[in-house]
Amino acid sequence: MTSKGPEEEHPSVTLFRQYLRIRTVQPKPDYGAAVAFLEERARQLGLSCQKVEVAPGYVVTVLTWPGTNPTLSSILLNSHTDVVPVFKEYWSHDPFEAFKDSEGYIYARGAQDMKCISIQYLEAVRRLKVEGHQFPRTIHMTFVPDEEVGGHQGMELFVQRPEFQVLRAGFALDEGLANPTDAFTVFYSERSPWWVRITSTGRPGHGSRFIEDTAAEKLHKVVSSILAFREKEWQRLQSNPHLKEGAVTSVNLTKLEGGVAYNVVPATMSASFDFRVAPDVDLKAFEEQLQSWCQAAGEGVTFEFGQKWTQPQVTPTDDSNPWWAAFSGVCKDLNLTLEPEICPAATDSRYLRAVGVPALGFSPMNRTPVLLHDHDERLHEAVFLRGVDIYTHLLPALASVPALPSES
Ligand code: MET
Ligand SMILES: [Zn+2]
Ligand SMILES: [Zn+2]
Repeated sequence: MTSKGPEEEHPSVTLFRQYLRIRTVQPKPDYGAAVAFLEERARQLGLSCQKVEVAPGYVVTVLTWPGTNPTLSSILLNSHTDVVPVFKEYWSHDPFEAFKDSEGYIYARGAQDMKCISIQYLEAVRRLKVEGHQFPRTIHMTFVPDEEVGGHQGMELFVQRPEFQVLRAGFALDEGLANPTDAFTVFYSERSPWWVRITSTGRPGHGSRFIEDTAAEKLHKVVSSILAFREKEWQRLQSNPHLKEGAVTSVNLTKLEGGVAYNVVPATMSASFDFRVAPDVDLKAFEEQLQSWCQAAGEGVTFEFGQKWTQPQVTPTDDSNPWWAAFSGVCKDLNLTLEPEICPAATDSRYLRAVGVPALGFSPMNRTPVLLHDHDERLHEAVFLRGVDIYTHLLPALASVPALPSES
C-alpha cells in the first residue's frame, strides 16, 4: 500500500488527523476542543447538534440526521471522545501529532480506539447526504466522554436522561477491535468488568521476628487462589479451539499496595485485580467464590469493588434479529467475512444493551494488528478509507430496516 503526498491527501484522512491532534487524553481530556470540533462538523454537514451535559464538564454531543419516517426508532452511531494515556518515550512519533509515514500509516493515540470510527461515521453521513439520499430512520451520532475510565460520567448517565429517551434508539453501533486477518471482528456481547481490591489486615511488628497471622501471609493466600483460577481459565481457553477469549473469565493482578519500611511488618496490605467475567457466569455464585477465597485466607481479609457490572446482555446474531440481518447482509454483499465474538474488554455498548438497545461492536479494521492502548497505535489510511466505504453501505441498510412488529 502506498500513500499520496500531503497535497493529494484524501480530505477524510486530513479530517481524521485533525481530530487525532485534539488532546482528549485521560486523566485530563480536553473535551472542550473535541466538542467544538464536532459542532463545526455539524455546521458543515447541516446537521443539528445537541449538547447534553450529563455531569459538570462532561458533555455528550449528538448530531442528528432526521429520517423520513419519524414513527420509526432510530439508529445510534456511538463513539467515545477520550483516549488512554501514552508512554511517550516508547513511541516512534509524537502520539498527538498524527504523523503519517511514507507508507500511509497514521500514528496517534486514538487512531484505532476510537477516533477513526467517529470520523468514519461523519464522513459516511456526509457522502450519503451529498449524494442526496434520505432514509426512513433517523441517524444519531453520539460522541461521549469518559469511556476509558468506565463511562460513569458519560454513557452510564446519558442512558438515564430524558434526552436519551427522546432519541428513541432502536439499534446501536459502537466500537470493536481491529483484526489482523482478512476477517472483521464484530461483538454481540461483552464481559463484565469487576475491579476488586482485596485488603488484608494482620499483626504488625518488628521485621526481624517470626510474626504470625501477618497481612502479607493472608494476602498471599488470596493472590494464589485467584492466580490458580486464572490458570484454570487460561487452560480452558487453550484446550478448546472453539472458545474465543471473550468466552472465558480473565483476571490480572494489577496493583499491590502496603508497607512503610523494610523492617516494619505492616498491619494492612492490598491487592487489586481486573476481572473480566464471561457473560454466561452466574454472578452471585462468582461473588460467593470471591468471598470464600478471602475467608479461606484467614481473619480480616475483605474486598471492595472499583467497578462491578452485573447486567451482561447478548444481542442476537441470527436472522430473528432484523438489525443483525441488515448488518450481516451488507457485509455479505461486500464480501466481508465476519467473526462474531464476545468483547473481551468493556465498552459503552453495555449501558445501551442494559436499557434494551441491541448493539454491535464493530471497528472496520481488518489486516490490522490490535494496537489499542499500545505504543505506536496506528492505522493505515487505506484501511481507514475502506471503513468509510463500509459505513456508507451499512447506514442505508440499517436506516431502512422496515417497521418492526413493535413499531407498527
Ligand atoms: C471497565 S471500564 C472500561 C474501560 C476500558 N474500555 C476497558 O475495557 O478497560
Ligand atoms: Zn474504546
Ligand atoms: Zn480503550
